[in-house]
Amino acid sequence: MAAPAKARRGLAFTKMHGIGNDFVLIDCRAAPLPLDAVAIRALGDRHRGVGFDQLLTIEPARDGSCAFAYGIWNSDGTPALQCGNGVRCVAAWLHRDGALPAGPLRLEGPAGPVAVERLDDGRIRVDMGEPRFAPAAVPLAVDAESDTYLLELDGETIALGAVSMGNPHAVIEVADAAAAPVARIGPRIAQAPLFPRDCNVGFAELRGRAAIGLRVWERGAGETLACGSGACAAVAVLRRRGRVDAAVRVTLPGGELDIHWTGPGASLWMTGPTAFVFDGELTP
Ligand SMILES: N[C@@H](CCC[C@H](N)C(=O)O)C(=O)O
Repeated sequence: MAAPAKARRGLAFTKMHGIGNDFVLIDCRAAPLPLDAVAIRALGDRHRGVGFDQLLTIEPARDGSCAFAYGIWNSDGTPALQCGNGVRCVAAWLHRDGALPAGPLRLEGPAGPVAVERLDDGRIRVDMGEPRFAPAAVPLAVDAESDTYLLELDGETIALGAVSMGNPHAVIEVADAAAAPVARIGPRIAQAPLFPRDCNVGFAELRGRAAIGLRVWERGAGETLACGSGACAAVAVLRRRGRVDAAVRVTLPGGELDIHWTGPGASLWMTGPTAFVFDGELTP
């Protein structure tokens, strides 16, 4: 005899990841997220909670040109404006739910609309919009825009590029990403007065005109196995300096992303995989 079906009492969620950048996704199309910043932080705890780098919500769109909206919270409970790996997971979740048609679909993110498309090989391609380098857009506390800014940290001068992919990024070129002092200087650069709203900090190793290695210290989450918007930011900064071609493969600790940006005036595209881990239910 089959066991009686358990009554569902809790809040359903799905655990997913995009090349190791992991997420809890919650369907909020029928009811708003019943969790505040304290509860999100507790849920994000890898020992006492479910654990994630970001929590993502799927919501009804307010912008009539978009099919759905999504929200993003870092594991420390702070809201975020963009999440490249996350938006691919939202698209894959919508595909599993039968809500992603063939062809592109517009989603309303906290930083504005993005277009997503599922490719025949299952990867998701995202139009991340045009990288914005203007200091006010990042935001960055400087008087004039440049492709390199100098930051003094304990007598050390750090040269960095800065760009908004919807969220703020600093990008530092390093000789060896594996040996980069991500945990030591990542959080200090992220919180430097130069970045009034903090930033995500990428350490990018140029491996040729079409390949870079990258590690990222994420605002609100620490070092992650991958940061999608960080990969976009690294290519944008290096392309602006003329160091890479339009198509670049970015290798992060958790896997690879393909980024394509022809240059100013054009959208930057990100393509990469997603994975479902498990479905769960949060009981009160
Ligand atoms: N993991 C993300 C970025 C998430 C948000 C970021 N930590 C912020 O606060 O801006 C990605 O894949 O882009």
